[in-house]
Amino acid sequence: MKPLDLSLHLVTDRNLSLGRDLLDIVQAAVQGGVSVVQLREKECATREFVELGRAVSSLLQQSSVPLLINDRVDIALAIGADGVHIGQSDMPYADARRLLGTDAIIGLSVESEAHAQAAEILDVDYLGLSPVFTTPTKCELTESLGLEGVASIRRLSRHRLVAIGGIHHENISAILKSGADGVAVVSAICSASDPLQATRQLQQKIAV
Ligand SMILES: Cc1ncc(COP(=O)(O)OP(=O)(O)O)c(N)n1
Ligand SMILES: Cc1ncsc1CCOP(=O)(O)O
Ligand SMILES: [Mg+2]
Repeated sequence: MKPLDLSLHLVTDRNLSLGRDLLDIVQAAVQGGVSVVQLREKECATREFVELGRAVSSLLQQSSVPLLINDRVDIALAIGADGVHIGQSDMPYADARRLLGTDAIIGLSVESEAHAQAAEILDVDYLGLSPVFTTPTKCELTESLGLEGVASIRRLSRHRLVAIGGIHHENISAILKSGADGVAVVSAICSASDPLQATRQLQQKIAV
């Protein structure tokens, strides 16, 4: 199996996509070089989520980019997605793994060193460090990890690390230098005036 490229995740949000079709944003992001797409639609009814998931999945068939579903293990199972991203209040990792199987990609959010320490015994595919910087996209999170938090978790964790929260092309290098293996963005792509160029700009910072 090809190793999982965690370098650049598009995390979707139709509400932040300036009225554009989500499929067009995903297409542009894939063309621009994202390595993972996470479908994160917090206000989507189940039926619509299944339909949207199938549409994104079929778009991604022409690429090698895996599709992860945010929160919803049931949707991932229904549409045969590559995996899920779950957080500290979502379905426990062990249950998600049991339902999805050993080949599924499962990412887990950690918001503190204690969360990261607790994840040492889990065979997650990556940890989502959340949030690295404060962001209006998810304003219920109060404390941000900062670059120092990324570095501390790097020192204690055996897992691959994906940073999220307030990430744009100008802070990517510092985040990667602090020990992250990749980054995940919502607004830097979904709200960009040109999502293709924005993705290329992010990918260029990663590739150096
Ligand atoms: C890559 C990545 N990291 C963290 C998160 C946040 O997940 P969670 O804590 O479950 O919060 P919601 O995204 O569900 O609001 C993520 N989605 N992706
Ligand atoms: C889903 C999520 N989890 C932690 S921060 C965040 C939102 C990141 O959005 P943005 O890339 O626009 O700051
Ligand atoms: Mg969640």
